[in-house]
Amino acid sequence: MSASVAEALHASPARARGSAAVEAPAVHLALLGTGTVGSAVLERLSAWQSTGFAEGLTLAHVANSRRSISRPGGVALRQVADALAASPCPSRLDDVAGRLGGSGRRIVIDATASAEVAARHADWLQDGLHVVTACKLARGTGLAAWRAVETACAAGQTEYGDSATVGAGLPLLRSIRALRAGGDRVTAIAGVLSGSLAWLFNHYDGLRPFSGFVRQARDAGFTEPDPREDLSGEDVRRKLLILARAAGFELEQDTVRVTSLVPDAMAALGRSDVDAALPQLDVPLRERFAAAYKNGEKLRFVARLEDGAARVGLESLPADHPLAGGAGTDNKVAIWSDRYDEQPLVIQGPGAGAGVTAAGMLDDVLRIAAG
Ligand SMILES: NC(=O)C1=CN([C@@H]2O[C@H](COP(=O)(O)OP(=O)(O)OC[C@H]3O[C@@H](n4cnc5c(N)ncnc54)[C@H](O)[C@@H]3O)[C@@H](O)[C@H]2O)C=CC1
Ligand SMILES: N[C@@H](CC=O)C(=O)O
Repeated sequence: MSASVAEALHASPARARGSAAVEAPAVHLALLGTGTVGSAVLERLSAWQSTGFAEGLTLAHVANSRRSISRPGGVALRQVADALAASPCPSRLDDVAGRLGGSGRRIVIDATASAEVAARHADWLQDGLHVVTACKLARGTGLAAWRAVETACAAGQTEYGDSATVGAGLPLLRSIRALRAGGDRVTAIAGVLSGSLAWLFNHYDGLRPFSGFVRQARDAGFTEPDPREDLSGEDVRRKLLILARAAGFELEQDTVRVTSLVPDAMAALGRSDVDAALPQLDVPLRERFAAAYKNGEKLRFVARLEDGAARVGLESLPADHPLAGGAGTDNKVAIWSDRYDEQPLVIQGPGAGAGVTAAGMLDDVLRIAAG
């Protein structure tokens, strides 16, 4: 495609409707991260070119950890990988706001797993840039960072699109917020919050090595860039904190009791040594599987918030337990509130994967763009 994103995205909807173009409010986007999730964001934006969804959106800046490209009129969507590879411009977080221009709505889309990027969210929000993120590090770690985002949104009159941080965009956060907006207290949450761990325990058969399944989940794009983030329960801790805080429980991260699947020796390794060490998981997981199997039970990695206390870990559940169901990367989350007191509200669906995550992020972009 040789047309710029701006040309394509602005012209197509009007052409499709066969009507004169209507001036759409300008919305400038910066995409940080072009890995598993960021690439899917680009693909979805490309697929929108012949629809009205992207009307008014201009992707003005794209960066990975090394390089960046900026085009005030819009980056050519299908040429991003080549353009980045050829770009002489380094990737600098200090440049992002300037590359988005000074007028219209400006949205930073964070598709990285970078703590350095997450640490910028509050500053951008305070400075009038909206942020849409799949990264849990700003809202799912220290309580001070969570509060900084809240305060910055209020100060900058900006929005934080965090739908994709839990359940890869499943309507979890928005349901909890809707319940509270309707006057309910959320009293408890229990569920499978990790798509990769759901996939692992839906596929692991106790016969083939667990490490092989971990590699498959990683190669399918379900795990974090470092799969120990998932296996240690840290990713689930962050998700539970995000849900709990949205539900009104302002928990500090160390109050969540997390039981890790990662042996100490593997936890201590550098990232490049992790793959070779994955077989360290095989014997302990085979033993856990065999014990559960003997009792007719299934292993599920469960997060619970009950009586204001939070915990995360592997549980052996009766095969007919509601949380033992599901397939693939399904997250399954039960939410109890004043109105869902005896029977919880249950939300289930794919909880990891580039496509659903990118879709959840772009839902937030469209909502913010619409004002
Ligand atoms: N894979 C999944 O199913 C889901 C992932 N997420 C989250 O999405 C985020 C991204 O995950 P992946 O795409 O799997 O990671 P990835 O490792 O495939 O890609 C990360 C990208 O971020 C870039 N990056 C790193 N530091 C940067 C910086 N300072 N400036 C600009 N770019 C930078 C890297 O160059 C790379 O392009 C993570 O926070 C993850 O937790 C959330 C929901 C589901
Ligand atoms: N690694 C995560 C991806 C989404 O947040 C998971 O497995 O759920």
